[in-house]
Amino acid sequence: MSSSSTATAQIHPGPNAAPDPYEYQSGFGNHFSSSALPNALPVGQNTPQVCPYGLYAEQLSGTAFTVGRSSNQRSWLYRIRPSVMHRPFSRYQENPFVVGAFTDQTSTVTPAQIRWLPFDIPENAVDFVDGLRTLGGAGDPAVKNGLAVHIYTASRSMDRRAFCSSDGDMLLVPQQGRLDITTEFGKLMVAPNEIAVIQRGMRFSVSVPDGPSRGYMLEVFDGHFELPDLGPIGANGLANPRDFQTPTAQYVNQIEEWTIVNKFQGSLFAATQNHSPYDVVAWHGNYAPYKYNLAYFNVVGSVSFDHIDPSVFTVLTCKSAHPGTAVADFVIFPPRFEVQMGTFRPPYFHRNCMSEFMGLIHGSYEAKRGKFLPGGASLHSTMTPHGPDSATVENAVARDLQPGRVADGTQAFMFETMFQLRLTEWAAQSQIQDTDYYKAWQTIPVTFNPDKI
Ligand SMILES: O=C(O)Cc1cc(O)ccc1O
Ligand SMILES: [Fe+2]
Repeated sequence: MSSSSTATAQIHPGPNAAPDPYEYQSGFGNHFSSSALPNALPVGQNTPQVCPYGLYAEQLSGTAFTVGRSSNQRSWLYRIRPSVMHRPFSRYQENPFVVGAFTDQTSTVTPAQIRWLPFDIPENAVDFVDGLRTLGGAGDPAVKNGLAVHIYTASRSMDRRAFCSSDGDMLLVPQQGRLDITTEFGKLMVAPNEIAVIQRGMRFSVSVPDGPSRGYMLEVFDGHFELPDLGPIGANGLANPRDFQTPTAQYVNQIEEWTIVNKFQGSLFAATQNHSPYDVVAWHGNYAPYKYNLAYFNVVGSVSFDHIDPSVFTVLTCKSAHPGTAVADFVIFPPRFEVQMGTFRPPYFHRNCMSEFMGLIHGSYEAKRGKFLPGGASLHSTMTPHGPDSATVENAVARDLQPGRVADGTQAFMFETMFQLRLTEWAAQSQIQDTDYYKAWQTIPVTFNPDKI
């Protein structure tokens, strides 16, 4: 936290926040269209008898056909070969750490505060598929209810294999190393402090241009991410729609052996095929992957007194059927001014009916002086007490409340969910946990004095 150089600090990152070689279409949830060859999209219809260039039309549905128009999502892909041209699926045995259903009693359940030290990136060459580890989750994708939290690590690029999830939409939060992602819709370069959303069913391959890479992944088994309503904030602010970027069509026409790894009801399956799945020459629709740079988040907060609930930092929300209650909110704790007077400024002590999974992209988090480190994580489950650690408290009650900067150079985030999470066996092992986490709060000074108000 510092109050220096605020007058001259450049607050907005400008156009070069994260240089990126690819072209995008801008907007959130638009009906996009993109063509890698001139006039490859059929005009005025989706399924002509023969599509331009002899392509095949294939629809990818993100919602039931019958969902109301305002939330209906689908895209039409015009491809060299329909994606059904693959050989039979069989179980993929190489990565047993991806877990799907969280209903069995073998998962670990605990109301304890949990902190994980930064997750190791394996030294042997693993790609995104084999480096994926499920940390925990709730519910069951078979009944489209719940979510999973995963950690991904990769030390090499995926080689002629693609991944997709039939179980839900995935929100990727890179923490170390850029992800160069090829999708059926085109390419996305996603750097730390950017996020990407790749929806249910979309095939993608991850390359790691910076070598060993790590990040977080949230998978929601129902619904889609949307921008939160702004209410009294007005028409602008938080994540603005035009800062979301969706890829442009690119295709290859390659006959070579490819493997499609499909996450299906929590297990991995693989099927081979004799061609690249990235043969989509043109596409149109509103069901498409996107990325967003967190530096463009327009922060709103208290400019008078008191600590505002972190819902004001919601980047994306996946709504549940209960009004105002999310399957998951993706919330960030971005650099900003803090000016509240007469206020205990750090995140308050609380017990929440929602569960809070947090990660750190870089820097240090405003509520924790201890070992909450980039690439690590914490979980404060439903009604589990938590709040700032002792050192943060001591500073907060004693400090001079000048206007200042909070979280400069840092970016923490939270997946906040209405569900209660169960941990996988992998996540519950003590070697990767900070078993001393509870000590963070044990030395909070007791300052009660009935004689002094
Ligand atoms: O627990 C946390 O650190 C996250 C959090 C931050 C905040 O500013 C208010 C509530 C909250 O849960
Ligand atoms: Fe919290």
